[in-house]
Amino acid sequence: MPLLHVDDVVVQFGGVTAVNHANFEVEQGSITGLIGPNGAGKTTTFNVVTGLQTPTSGRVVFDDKDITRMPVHRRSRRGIGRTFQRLEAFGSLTVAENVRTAFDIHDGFAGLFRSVQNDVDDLLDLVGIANHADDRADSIPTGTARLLELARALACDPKLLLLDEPSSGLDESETEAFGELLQQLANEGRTILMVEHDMDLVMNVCDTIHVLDFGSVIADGTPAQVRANPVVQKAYLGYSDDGPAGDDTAVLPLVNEEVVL
Ligand SMILES: Nc1ncnc2c1ncn2[C@@H]1O[C@H](COP(=O)(O)OP(=O)(O)OP(=O)(O)O)[C@@H](O)[C@H]1O
Repeated sequence: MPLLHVDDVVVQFGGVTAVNHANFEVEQGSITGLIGPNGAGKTTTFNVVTGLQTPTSGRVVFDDKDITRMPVHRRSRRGIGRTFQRLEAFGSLTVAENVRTAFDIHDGFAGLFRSVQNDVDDLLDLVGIANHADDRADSIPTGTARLLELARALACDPKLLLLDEPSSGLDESETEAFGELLQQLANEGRTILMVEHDMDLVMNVCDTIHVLDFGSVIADGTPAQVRANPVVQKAYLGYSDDGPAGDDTAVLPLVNEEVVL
């Protein structure tokens, strides 16, 4: 049984069809990539899953329950967490205070009766930014701020974590460490759905990838299957190069070791 099922979802903005009968599933404990060219509908799909966007039609089923009409805060309580493309931390609070605030909001009334200091410290350690605990959030580098966003999302103990372009602003070694952290989270039982343009990261950490183009899922599969799929190549590059049979390195050509998107 998948943890998430996006079932025939359509989102229209006036004459623009942002999501067009999208169908895909996310397996429990997996790292799943949602990729596609600019404007393919990835962020709109995230908004449908988290409740920021009501679909024109279709359903979202999470943990065996239809959540299509459920408000955002109830989805969060049921275990859906998210980070945003744009950084959302409170700039005038310290890094630790930002995480503490996330715990406080999640815990609500029950939080009045427990200290979250150890949990905050543990989370900052987990994502590797404990040395920035007392820095103001508006003074930290972008890469650190991305990790702070992740820590704030984890403070709500999500079963399903949606990450929107999490590696943006990270350098190569930070991205590599981030990939290892995602694998650690998945090994501990979190399920991760990620929109990401860094194809090295996607190909290295995802178990499954769904490819969106013009709002529709045009391919699903393992990283190797997706790389080898001529339909995906055509969507990204405008042409398909089948290459030698069985040679999955012949597709999604690399320029300066990055896939051309
Ligand atoms: N609120 C809106 N009103 C009108 N059109 C919108 C709105 N939000 C998104 N769109 C359009 O819907 C389409 C899908 O946008 P979306 O942001 O979901 O794509 P994306 O795959 O996340 O793109 P990117 O990779 O550039 O972030 C685009 O054509 C976009 O212009």
